Amino acid sequence: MLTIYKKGCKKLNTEVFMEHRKLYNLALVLLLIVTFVAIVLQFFVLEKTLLLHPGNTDNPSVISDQSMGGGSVATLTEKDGNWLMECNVIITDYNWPFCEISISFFDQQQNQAGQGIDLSSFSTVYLKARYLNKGHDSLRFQLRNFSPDYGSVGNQNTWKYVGIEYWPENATGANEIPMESLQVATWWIVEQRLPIKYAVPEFDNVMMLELATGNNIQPGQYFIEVEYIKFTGKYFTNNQVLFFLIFLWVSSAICFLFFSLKWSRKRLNETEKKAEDLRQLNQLLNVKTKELKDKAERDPLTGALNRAGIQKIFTKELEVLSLIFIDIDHFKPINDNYGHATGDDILKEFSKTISKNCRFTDFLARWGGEEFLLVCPNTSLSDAYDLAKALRKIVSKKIWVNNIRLTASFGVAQRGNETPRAFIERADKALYDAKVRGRDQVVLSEFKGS
Ligand SMILES: Nc1nc2c(ncn2[C@@H]2O[C@H](COP(=O)(O)OP(=O)(O)OP(=O)(O)O)[C@@H](O)[C@H]2O)c(=O)[nH]1
Repeated sequence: MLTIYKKGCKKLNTEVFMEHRKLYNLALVLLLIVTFVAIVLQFFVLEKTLLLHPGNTDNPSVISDQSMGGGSVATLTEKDGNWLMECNVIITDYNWPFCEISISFFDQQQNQAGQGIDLSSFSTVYLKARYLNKGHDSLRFQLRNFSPDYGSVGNQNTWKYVGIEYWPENATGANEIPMESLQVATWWIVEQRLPIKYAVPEFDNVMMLELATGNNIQPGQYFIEVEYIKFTGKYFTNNQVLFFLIFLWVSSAICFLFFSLKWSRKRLNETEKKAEDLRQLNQLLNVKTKELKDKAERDPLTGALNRAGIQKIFTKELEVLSLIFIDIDHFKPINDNYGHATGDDILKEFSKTISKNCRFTDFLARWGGEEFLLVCPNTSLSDAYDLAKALRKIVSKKIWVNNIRLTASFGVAQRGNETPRAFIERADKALYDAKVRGRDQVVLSEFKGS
């Protein structure tokens, strides 16, 4: 079916294109907003904290080198809301004297599960701890991570030591320690005879946190005050946010490409369909134009050319052109005796008979009522004369509808140096002469002009 695209009936391609463009622009703005918000949230809002201090941490324990056969003595009390560890370092045969505060993250009753806490999303630990009575001694901060890959739940020596030894702040400030600066203790790797791949710090299952005296602690009495241990970090790592944003942009780009391709294809199909419709419409118009042209140049009853249709033959520059003017004799009585419809039938049949018996290159026109003009290009006067005689014979011998017998009169002329009008009038005059001479005959008209 032919579809004509009109504004209001169907959206134009340009309108659809503008809509899609608006959609793309909106999507782009949304993406930019999401990206901006994600970055702001990541860097300024979504901070998480794990604070350990006497107010919220139950029963930290205190250990000394006595557990290893040493002689140091450690006690832990709470004072002014802080933990206070008193450590009496005594040198014995054990070479690494120490005291430490230990905070467990696993359930002491159900330790079989080996379930600690995940500190891997924290990036920094703040330690507010100091020696009260000595100026320059170091502290060891270490986390004990457990994994069945390298340890066993029941043996704490197999829990990975990840820590750092540092010089604590003397005054009120806290030490800020990036988690990435914590290292796996080399002695532990060596002692456990583990492959080097386990020398990577891990914080995904921390069973225990320890704050201990430094490695080179000298004999004597020490007071270590711990106000808090604070872990800070993001809910999401920067990499996670980065991956999220990359995923968002890449998937949006893929969607954009996919829909662009789809819409382009759709537009192409629509354009092709439109072109096809226009082509069909054009064809129809051509047929219609031809039809109208035909109608304008043809006699509707007989199908022969009419006066307008035959005119153009005279404008052609033909060297030899002859004309046979034909008029059915006594046609009026046929109408009167047999009716107008029979008269029409005879006119149709007459036209057909003449056409059938002349050359393909000749043109038959109905000049008026029962008058016909046969224009014969490239035909000499004598040939036209012969043709007219032959036609006269055919007409007179033929039995027409209702067994009617007919005769016709013929006026023949060849174009001389004259206007078409004068040429036709000359042939008409010859026809008139044929009528006057008694009808059913052919009369020639010689050109007498210069
Ligand atoms: N049936 C029919 N008759 C037509 C048509 N056009 C003209 N006529 C008739 O043709 C007849 C022509 O008559 P006339 O001009 O007197 O000529 P005629 O009777 O043929 O006599 P001659 O030509 O002198 O031999 C008239 O009766 C017209 O009504 C037509 O389209 N159909």
